[in-house]
Amino acid sequence: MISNMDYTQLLQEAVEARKSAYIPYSGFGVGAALLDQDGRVHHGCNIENAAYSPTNCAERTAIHRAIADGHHPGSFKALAVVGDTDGPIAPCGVCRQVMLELCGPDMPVILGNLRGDIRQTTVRELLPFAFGPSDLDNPKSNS
Ligand SMILES: O=c1ccn([C@H]2C[C@H](O)[C@@H](CO)O2)c(=O)[nH]1
Ligand SMILES: [Zn+2]
Repeated sequence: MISNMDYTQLLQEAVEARKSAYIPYSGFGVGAALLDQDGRVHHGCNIENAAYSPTNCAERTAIHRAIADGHHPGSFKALAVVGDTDGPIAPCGVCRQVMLELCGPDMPVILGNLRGDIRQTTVRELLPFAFGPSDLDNPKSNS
């Protein structure tokens, strides 16, 4: 766990990351900041596409970027996400599934907006009754 002060700083990093959003279609920018075990922060923004479905959310950009840079799944300390929403932003279902896979159920997730509203939650709370890696532990049971 990290302190509330650190969470505020991580949200600020997400606000900074949001500035890189490529959003010609929705005009809706999102920023994410992923804290690793060394105290370093990995930025992510949403990156849209004319074909729509290839769009990458800010959360997945940050997580996949950190994994590609050599950080291990399950080693992350917290993820902050920010958008220009009325209340704290709610991550999409795809990102919740990716958070479970690569960050684990207990990682804190800090959700915010540009007005300073904050909600602290966890991956487990965002994706209850989830299908995850442990469900594939016994492949013989299906044959
Ligand atoms: O938590 C969220 C919610 C939405 N988006 C992006 C996807 C798309 O580019 C735009 C509108 O859905 O916002 C994110 O990046 N993260
Ligand atoms: Zn998403």
